[in-house]
Amino acid sequence: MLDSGELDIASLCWLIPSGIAVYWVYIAVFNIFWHPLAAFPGPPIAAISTLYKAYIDLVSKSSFVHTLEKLHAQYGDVVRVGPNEIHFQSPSAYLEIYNVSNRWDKEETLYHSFGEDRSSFGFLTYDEAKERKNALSRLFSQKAIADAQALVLEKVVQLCDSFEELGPRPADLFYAYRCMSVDVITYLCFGNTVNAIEAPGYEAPIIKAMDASLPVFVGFKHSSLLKGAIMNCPPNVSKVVSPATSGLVDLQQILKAQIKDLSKNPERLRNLPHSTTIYHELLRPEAYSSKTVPSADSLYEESQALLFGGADTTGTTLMHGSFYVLTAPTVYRRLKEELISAWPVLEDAPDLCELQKLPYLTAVLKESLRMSPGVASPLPRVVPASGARIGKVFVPGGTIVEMSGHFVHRNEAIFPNPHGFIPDRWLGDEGKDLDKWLVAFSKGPRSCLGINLAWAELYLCFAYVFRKFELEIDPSSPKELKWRDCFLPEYHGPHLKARLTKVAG
Ligand code: HEM
Repeated sequence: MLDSGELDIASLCWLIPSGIAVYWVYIAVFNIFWHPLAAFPGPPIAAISTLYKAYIDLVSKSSFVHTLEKLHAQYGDVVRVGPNEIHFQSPSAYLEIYNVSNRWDKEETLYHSFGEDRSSFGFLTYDEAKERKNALSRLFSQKAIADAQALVLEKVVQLCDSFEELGPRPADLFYAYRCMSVDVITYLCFGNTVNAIEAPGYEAPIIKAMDASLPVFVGFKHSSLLKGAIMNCPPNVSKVVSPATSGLVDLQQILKAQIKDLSKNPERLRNLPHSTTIYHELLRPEAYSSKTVPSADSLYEESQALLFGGADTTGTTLMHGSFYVLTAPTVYRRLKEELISAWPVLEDAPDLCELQKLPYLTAVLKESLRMSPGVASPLPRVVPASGARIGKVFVPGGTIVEMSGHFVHRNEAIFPNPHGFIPDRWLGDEGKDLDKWLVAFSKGPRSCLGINLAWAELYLCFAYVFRKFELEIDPSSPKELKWRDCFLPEYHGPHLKARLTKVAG
């Protein structure tokens, strides 16, 4: 005979799992039939649980943006991709979600997965982000970047010098451009440089570590437990657990020490190599309504956000642009001709403002931004309580809505032959009309803070590399640049490589 204690344990052993199973069935049935989004088309499994997205990201290790292409082909322009989440594909929907009038919050699960919660990128609300972005705008405005172009140019020239030193050996353009953009950010924004360009083969530890950390952040998005465990690891332990990201840990230590020092002793700002670092702006109490400067942790998170926001994105765009120019002889020739005619004597280089007036170079850069998955993922926003009409559908308050710029840039009605690299589409009056569909930097109050810096790097780097060198793609390069959506794109397989021969005069 069983005593009452045994009976309780035995009962609990089946009652608890049965209770959980009934709850899950109820949630599944509710989400499919009675949820406010029940009428939106999409795979039933996505309506049931957010685990659908986790499966795509972590188990099948496919790419969410590429999965979305298939889902839209099957279900139409609006697809329910999670119990409370909708993705749109029509270009007009992009402008309805991301525009200056909408002050919608960013969605927490994604934006707090990077450990940059207290930064211009990571703040969820419009007001918090606005205050931080306002404080930084003096550094990133068009005028500020034009004034600071010499600092950017210094790194571009250093990159060109390193290409010259390679002689007939091919340069790994995937790494090389990233080295340049990391050196620009660390030097311009932090007054600190990691000299990534000088690393042998451009394989700088920081570049490899940032690359290796992309899938780790995807894991963080789906598991706050994993995020907590890794983020709170002491630096020495985390270098042993994950040697691939140790270059990042090293830079984090340098930045943390610098921030601690500057927060305690703001007078040491004078010792930095120039006066246009983020710390010169962010450590001014008068830049804030509370007259209080951000904590050292928040400053550190800001530096991470700028590093990740500004390095890979610019490097990726330069790489995609170079790939397409090198595989299209007519584009290569026309670009060279324009550069030589605007810049006939090598020693007499045009400045940024003059380069910005070159129509073909500008068209090549716009087309590079269109074809490049700078920020690959959809950018989720939370619809305010009153709900919103997006296109033909009404979306209830609290719903997560999103769209990846990829669907605007590859839309055939706006960009005929969308997979072809055709700079001419950006020329003339018709080309001007296309500008509103270039959404690489997103739109609205949460659009890119570093847009002017990015453009400066793109103009200077492209003009200098293609004017100073004859470039020839190395046969080891891939035939196509394939990527996986890890918020930023992740690349596998061989890198784009090119032989660069210095031109005379
Ligand atoms: C070609 C280069 C670049 C591209 C394609 C790009 C693209 C973008 C996009 C699409 C967003 C919106 C992200 C979102 O809504 O979650 C964004 C935001 C941001 N970008 Fe860039 N970016 C580039 C370069 C830079 C640079 C050079 C910096 C600074 C050093 C930078 C800093 C930021 C920051 C701080 C944000 C967050 C703004 C906010 O949330 O309000 N980006 N960028």
